[in-house]
Amino acid sequence: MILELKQVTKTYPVRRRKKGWFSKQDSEQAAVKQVSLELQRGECLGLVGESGSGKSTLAQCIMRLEPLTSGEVWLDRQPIHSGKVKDVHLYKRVQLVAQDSSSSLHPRMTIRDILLEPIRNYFPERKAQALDICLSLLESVGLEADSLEKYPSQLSGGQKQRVCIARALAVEPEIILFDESVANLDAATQSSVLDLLKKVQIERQLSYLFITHDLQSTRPFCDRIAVMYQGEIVEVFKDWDESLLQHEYTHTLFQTLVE
Ligand SMILES: Nc1ncnc2c1ncn2[C@@H]1O[C@H](COP(=O)(O)OP(=O)(O)OP(=O)(O)O)[C@@H](O)[C@H]1O
Repeated sequence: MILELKQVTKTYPVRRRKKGWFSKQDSEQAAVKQVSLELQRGECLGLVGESGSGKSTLAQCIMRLEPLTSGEVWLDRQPIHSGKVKDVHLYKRVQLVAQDSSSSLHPRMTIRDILLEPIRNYFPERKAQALDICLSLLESVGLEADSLEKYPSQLSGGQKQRVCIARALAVEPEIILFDESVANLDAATQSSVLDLLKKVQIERQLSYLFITHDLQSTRPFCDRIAVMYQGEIVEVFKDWDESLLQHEYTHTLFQTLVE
């Protein structure tokens, strides 16, 4: 196993207004409750749940963008929740592509510079081949070579999202967390990007956590599915046989499948 979540809980304070004044924190809301989950090396694990079920919070906790309230996150038998592993080492091994990742593209950097940055940082010895690597990354996410000289503002939302996927691949991480990363792409592009991600995953033995509200999109792509409901993992399954499933919410999700 490459990534293990042990009893991960994340709560947020809830502040209530009291007669014109904001009171001090008087309660807490658990976005993620006691989640235990394992990601195997080379596996694509789908994490499916309705909006607000805690999927993004879980990804943020893995990336240490949010501190855990309790629980542990282990990467390859090393605890990463405690901060002993430096960010730069964590990000070399685990990358997150979020739905709004494109807002993280620097507006004054060309796509070439955006893709060169991780190559320079993590693989300085590849300086001579860096441009070729950028071109092959662009090709792999279905973008034209002339995108290299463009700025993010000159690309569509879907094209920017593909640049974010290429930037994550440039790091050559072991794990990529995709948080609704392809949700904004049109159906044809979505399917070609997923095909590419599958190919890269198999070639490089990558592990993916594929977060989505859309069970259908996980079917051809994921090896196992974890179902999240109101902050908890309520079911993990591999076989698409509804009769084997236990939780009512999973059955509701199955109603959305198109044969
Ligand atoms: N920074 C925050 N402060 C307070 N509450 C938060 C914060 N971030 C998330 N939450 C709450 O935690 C719960 C889970 O949110 P989260 O974004 O993880 O859900 P999600 O399953 O990813 O939803 P979506 O699919 O809509 O992105 C929600 O009730 C949300 O309002």
